[in-house]
Amino acid sequence: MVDQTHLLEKPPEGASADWTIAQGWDRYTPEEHAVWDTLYARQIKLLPGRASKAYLRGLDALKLSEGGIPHFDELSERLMKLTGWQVVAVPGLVPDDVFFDHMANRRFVSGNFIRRPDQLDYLEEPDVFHDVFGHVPMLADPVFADYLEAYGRGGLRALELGALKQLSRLYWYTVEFGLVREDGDLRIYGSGIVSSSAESVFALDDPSPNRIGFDLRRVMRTDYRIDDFQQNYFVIPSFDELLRLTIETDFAPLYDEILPLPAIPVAQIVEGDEVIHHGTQAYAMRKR
Ligand SMILES: C[C@H](O)[C@H](O)[C@H]1CNc2nc(N)[nH]c(=O)c2N1
Ligand SMILES: N[C@@H](Cc1ccccc1)C(=O)O
Ligand SMILES: [Fe+2]
Repeated sequence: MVDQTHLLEKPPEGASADWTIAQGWDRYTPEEHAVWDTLYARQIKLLPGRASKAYLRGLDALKLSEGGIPHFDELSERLMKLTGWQVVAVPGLVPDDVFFDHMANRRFVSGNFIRRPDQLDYLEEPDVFHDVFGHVPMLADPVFADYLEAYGRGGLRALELGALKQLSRLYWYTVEFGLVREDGDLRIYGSGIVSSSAESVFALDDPSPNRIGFDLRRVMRTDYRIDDFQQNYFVIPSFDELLRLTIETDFAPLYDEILPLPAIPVAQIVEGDEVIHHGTQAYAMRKR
């Protein structure tokens, strides 16, 4: 879960031209593996009944439950068989074009470092727990796998069209913080939610945030916050529908239409919204 904050301009010492580095699995300490295990144990208790079936299936198929930080080569081998995706290590945030290019080629970039034991609940840069536990299970789903590849190509195009911000909002409100309707109930699938114990509960159960039916144009106009729980979640009807909608729509005219329009402030309900839950915003407005 990221924004354009800590970006470097060229690959750091020791990284390849495409910004990838060795995972360095042998260098993880027992304490670092234990951080993974702690986070894993916490989430695995919360996710049944909250996470989407596609996510839970992926988690199972990839055998992330074996204990310790996963070895990217083993993970990639399983993933490759399922959907043709791989996981490659990067030193942290990489430039947008690099990020999109890897994605368009079915390579998911992941941080190789893990948060410290005093950062279990929150950190700003995507670590291996966020990237692998949060993102990779969805990549085992054939439909979502296609969506992310298409998103990578769309990202390269958005850069040319000057619409990075608009397309990034789509990523934020689907890949990072998306909800999906399943058998009539809401489920989480966004990586920022499924990798966070507090937000896994908040996103579904708390009266504070808005929960709004997904609308492409609306989402691409909506600001988001990167420093705390979301004030809006957007609900897709299904992954098939998300893929269909994004792949069949030519975004160029859409960008032309929305680029001149003002952004919709975080938490604002607008005309045309399918309001599933009108949030109280009590959490966002609390005194601190
Ligand atoms: C979607 C948007 O381009 C975003 O800021 C990118 C930039 N670089 C990144 N780099 C890494 N490693 N991980 C990410 O999620 C992103 N996100
Ligand atoms: N259809 C989009 C590309 C895209 C597909 C899927 C997700 C995001 C973007 C475009 O024309 O740019
Ligand atoms: Fe992420």
